[in-house]
Amino acid sequence: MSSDLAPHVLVLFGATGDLAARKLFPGLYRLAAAGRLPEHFEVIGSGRHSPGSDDDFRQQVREALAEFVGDVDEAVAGPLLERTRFVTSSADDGSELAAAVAEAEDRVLATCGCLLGDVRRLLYLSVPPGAVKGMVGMLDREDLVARSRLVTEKPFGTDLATARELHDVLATAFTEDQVFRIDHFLGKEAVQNILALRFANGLFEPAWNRHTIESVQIDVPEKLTVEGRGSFYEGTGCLRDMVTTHLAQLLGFVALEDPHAFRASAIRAAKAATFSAVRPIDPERVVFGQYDGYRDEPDVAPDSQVETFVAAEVWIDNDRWRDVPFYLRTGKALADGRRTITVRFRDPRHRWLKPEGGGTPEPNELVIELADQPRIAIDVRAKRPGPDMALVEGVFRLDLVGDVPGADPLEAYERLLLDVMRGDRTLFISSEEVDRLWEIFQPVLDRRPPVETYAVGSWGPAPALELPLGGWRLGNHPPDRELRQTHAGSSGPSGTTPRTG
Ligand SMILES: NC(=O)C1=CN([C@@H]2O[C@H](COP(=O)(O)OP(=O)(O)OC[C@H]3O[C@@H](n4cnc5c(N)ncnc54)[C@H](OP(=O)(O)O)[C@@H]3O)[C@@H](O)[C@H]2O)C=CC1
Ligand SMILES: O=C1O[C@H](COP(=O)(O)O)[C@@H](O)[C@H](O)[C@H]1O
Repeated sequence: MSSDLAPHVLVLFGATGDLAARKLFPGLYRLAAAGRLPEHFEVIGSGRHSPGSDDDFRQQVREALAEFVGDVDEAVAGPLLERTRFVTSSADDGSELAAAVAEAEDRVLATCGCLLGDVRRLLYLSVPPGAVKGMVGMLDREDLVARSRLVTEKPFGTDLATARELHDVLATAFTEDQVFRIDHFLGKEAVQNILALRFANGLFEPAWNRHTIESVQIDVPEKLTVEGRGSFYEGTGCLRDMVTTHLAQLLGFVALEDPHAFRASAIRAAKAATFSAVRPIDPERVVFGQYDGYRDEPDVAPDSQVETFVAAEVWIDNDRWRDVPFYLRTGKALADGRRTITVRFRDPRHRWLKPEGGGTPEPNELVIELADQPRIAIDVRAKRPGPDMALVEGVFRLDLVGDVPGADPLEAYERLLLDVMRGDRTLFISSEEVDRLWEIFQPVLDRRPPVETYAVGSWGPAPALELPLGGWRLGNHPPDRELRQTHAGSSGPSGTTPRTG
């Protein structure tokens, strides 16, 4: 375990839930395996219903680790679980929890040689949004706010009014700098790499504007269906689940003005400036879809009008991006599972160079794959070696893990949990951003587009396919098929590869 972090008591509310099993305990395990947890810490899982004894809870966590981490090292899991306990709590009664936190702090104090004032509390609210208000009240009543950092999960309200209510609720007990609003997309290595790519490369930054870029696509299709989360989806829908959160944050990073530093105040200010220039979305330029069969999912109304797919056109009214459309697309039960940003460049106008088969050359595209194995690809035109002056299209590729010496990628929740313990809010969302994003999407909430059915395994409803200037890259582009094959494991050395297929 690492010693440069303050001693911690971590309390995970919703510890028997889906997020805890899939991401939070695996995140803690990975941090433990990498020696990145504090030297002195205790973990308390909490919820209204007890899974049984501490050992029963540990067994439940062990099973989650086996499922979501895979090859679990007992030398890591054993000591982590030894320091993990379960205690019930609810909005109405937190007395048992308060006693458990005090006992955990005593155990930490017995070994750390530090003072109580040095022991931090990390309170993670992995509970349904409706539970947050009551839980904050309970934490305040039980005196658990001091020395705490509070992590809250999306969705941050369901519109501007409810987001402000949520903000007021949090502010009744916590100062703003204690609150860490998490969007796990910002914890993805590849998303942070957007900033490195842009601001550390003289090749890109001067070209990152409307003079050079024709359009940008932020495309996050998912193959999975709502997978048993019907009740959550009925209350949330794709716009709130994915677009106002993850895709909007990706937009913020792609379109960001130079923040001049990688620290919370700078990144937040730059993102706020960008979001303030985003034009409220025109509902006429939004397509909602629902996959065929969604209404048969458990806990879904037989006449549900909830969208499982969204495609939207977004404009940013500032000097850099005026007249450059940004297209956002995401949905469940689509043809592929990807997180792809495509920056399409304007044509250089040197039309005397022609592709082999004649016609117009394909546009240059910078393709950023935000996968767990992130990649960057750039479509370029080159001369086909041979007797004629004919263009051929090639791809420059960079595998951001395989090709980078010393790569040590962190999974998104692993990274963000670490940042909370470090007290670093750079990759967390401010309440101003949340407000502005709801303002931007309010016209779509007020005038919801009709929901169009689409087939499972397709790329969404027909009107969405026609939304972007020049069409979507995913699902259409031959090099994209090639990139997908490489993703499947046949990775070769990086460099330019002639386009096939
Ligand atoms: N699952 C995912 O992939 C993602 C989830 N999220 C967010 O994370 C949060 C948790 O989601 P998820 O784990 O999927 O949800 P689950 O429904 O699986 O789990 C919720 C947990 O919260 C507890 N809980 C439920 N109601 C209350 C309540 N009124 N008061 C206190 N505790 C309560 C439950 O335990 P008990 O009944 O014992 O109290 C349960 O363990 C949500 O805000 C969700 O939007 C965000 C990103 C992805
Ligand atoms: O927050 C959410 O994100 C997941 C997609 O996240 P990823 O890291 O697996 O790409 C999405 O499936 C889920 O509906 C949403 O709540």
